[in-house]
Amino acid sequence: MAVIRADNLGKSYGSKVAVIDLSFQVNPGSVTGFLGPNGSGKSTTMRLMLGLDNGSGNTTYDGQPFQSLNQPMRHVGVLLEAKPFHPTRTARNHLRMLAAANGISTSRVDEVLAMVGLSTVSNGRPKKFSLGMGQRLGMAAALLGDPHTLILDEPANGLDPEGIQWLRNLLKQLAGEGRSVFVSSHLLSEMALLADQLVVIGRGRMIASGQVTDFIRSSDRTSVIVRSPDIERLGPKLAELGGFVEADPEDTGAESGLPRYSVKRLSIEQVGDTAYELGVRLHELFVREATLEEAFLDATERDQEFSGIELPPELAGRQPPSTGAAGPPGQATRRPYGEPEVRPSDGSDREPPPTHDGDRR
Ligand SMILES: Nc1ncnc2c1ncn2[C@@H]1O[C@H](COP(=O)(O)OP(=O)(O)OP(=O)(O)O)[C@@H](O)[C@H]1O
Repeated sequence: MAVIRADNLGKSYGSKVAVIDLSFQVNPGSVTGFLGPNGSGKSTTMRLMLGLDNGSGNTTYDGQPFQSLNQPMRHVGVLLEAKPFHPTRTARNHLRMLAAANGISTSRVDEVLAMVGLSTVSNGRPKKFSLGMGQRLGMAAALLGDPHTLILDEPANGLDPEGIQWLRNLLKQLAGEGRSVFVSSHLLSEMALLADQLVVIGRGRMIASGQVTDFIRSSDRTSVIVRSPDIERLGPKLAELGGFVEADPEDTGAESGLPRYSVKRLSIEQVGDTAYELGVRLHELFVREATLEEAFLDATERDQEFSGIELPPELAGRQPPSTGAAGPPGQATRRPYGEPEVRPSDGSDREPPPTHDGDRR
């Protein structure tokens, strides 16, 4: 099963730089999600990985470039956005032709048609297929050679909810068999269910790579929630340790008279241990994780090439934490106990995004 290694990929279209010095690895046995805002260079990267675009850098599949793979369909299954279906050939004949050209047994054609749920329409012409059926046929072509590696650009495009669930189960199963699956998608909630690893880019550059769980934890929207009758003692100590403590913006106060506080930049273990060391009582302690969508929007907000889309208010224009003087809870709700440790170096009042796996700019 193949490791994909992409090294220093780069591509410009005239003066437009699409991808810059992008390096990452995709490991067998996992689904690696490829995320980035519109126009960030995902499709260009995938084409570079397959030698379909002229650019810099190189990509290897277990040490071999795509061009030197013998019978590449047996090694790497590919689904790109543009699907080269013949206008009059039936779906089955399209796959038979691909199989014949790549030394694959034609008996595999009916297998993959069944895998993608197109057996009953296999004599139909792709030009009459819906977008979702076209995606399924594209998946059938990608799977034809039973490859150990899959590179899929937006495979969920046009699929209905049942189709998306089918695709998720299929990709997880393929990864579970030890294959390397590299997949781009705009459906972040779906990616959260599907991917184990992420590569996140913005304006053609690496923003983050690593485990999905680490990416979410590194988001400033992930916080440790604490409720304590001794918050006046605990809060300043957490701030001293680098935590950013404020009244929990989501606290409705419905459960008890004691307010909840939100602690960012410290782990739940650090908060719990600090409370223990101070002899401070805790009535509640849990982690409220960001969603993948929130973490993604935070990580890429400076890299949106096309910002015409209005984000919902809760995801847009996040205010930086107040730098005002610290005060005890009750007197200055939603004010920090201490200054955030990390300050922007450019003099702006925006916090720098959290680093992740050392890959952040
Ligand atoms: N053939 C081309 N000629 C000129 N510019 C191009 C070409 N293909 C892509 N670009 C530009 O390169 C950048 C990256 O495009 P790319 O399609 O790789 O992004 P993407 O992340 O796949 O976008 P999307 O999510 O919208 O599909 C964009 O600014 C795009 O306009």
